[in-house]
Amino acid sequence: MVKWCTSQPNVHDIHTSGLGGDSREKVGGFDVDKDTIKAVILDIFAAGTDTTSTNIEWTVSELVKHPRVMQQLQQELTSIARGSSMITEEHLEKMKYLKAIIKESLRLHIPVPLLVQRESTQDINLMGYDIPVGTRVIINAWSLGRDPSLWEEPEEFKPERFLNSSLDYKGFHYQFIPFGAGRRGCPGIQFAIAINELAIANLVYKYDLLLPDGKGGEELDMSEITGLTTHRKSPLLLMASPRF
Ligand code: HEM
Repeated sequence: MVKWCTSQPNVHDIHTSGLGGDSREKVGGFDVDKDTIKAVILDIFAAGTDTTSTNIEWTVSELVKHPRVMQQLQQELTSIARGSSMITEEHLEKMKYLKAIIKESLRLHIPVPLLVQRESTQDINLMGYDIPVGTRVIINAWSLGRDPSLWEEPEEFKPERFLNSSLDYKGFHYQFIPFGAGRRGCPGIQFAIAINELAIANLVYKYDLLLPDGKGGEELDMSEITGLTTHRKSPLLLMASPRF
């Protein structure tokens, strides 16, 4: 049986005791049945796991490749955490450099390179191009993030470009839309950023991360393989030594 608790407005707490039933209820005017709930859960798992892990892997790769940035981040973490055993959400707000690093990593290594397809609802002429009604439109957010007419030295990893800048990923600055934009933009954005900030901050706060066999960061292969999400071509293998 599936039961939705709607005691608070807009809060739907799903109780699933035996999803095998045929129960169907109306929530906010929509029919909700077993298949809908399964689809939503699968959607959230599929959309929320590969994207976040990819972003963590690329961010750590860039930090290992740029020891100066890694060192500056460790300084920020140490000075804000002040001896705490863990970085917590309360610390995150003050971590401007960490936030800039994650933005820069999302720009250069956008987890979802092509946004979800749209269909035009009317005939339109856009910058000289005729787009008839019913055309499938695919936005290449990867190339927007690396466009030399929009970014200075777009191929370089420079978190500083986001310091003292109002540019963010919430879908209002179209040169930087790692979470998409508009009504179908990513609903997991706040959650994704919070967990990735926490994961990266704690990893770098607690460990020095180095390539094996005494290799320097500049030797790290940064090739990508494209797919629905953009992964590293070779797995990231690192040695972690505790900092305290
Ligand atoms: C770094 C992490 C993430 C990135 C880069 C990301 C990126 C995206 C992008 C680009 C889209 C398509 C938006 C569009 O076409 O305008 C999307 C959709 C979506 N994302 Fe995320 N996402 C991330 C994490 C998450 C998390 C953690 C969740 C859930 C817990 C989530 C749930 C969803 C869902 C359900 C959709 C489909 C929305 C719809 O079609 O209405 N995402 N995401």
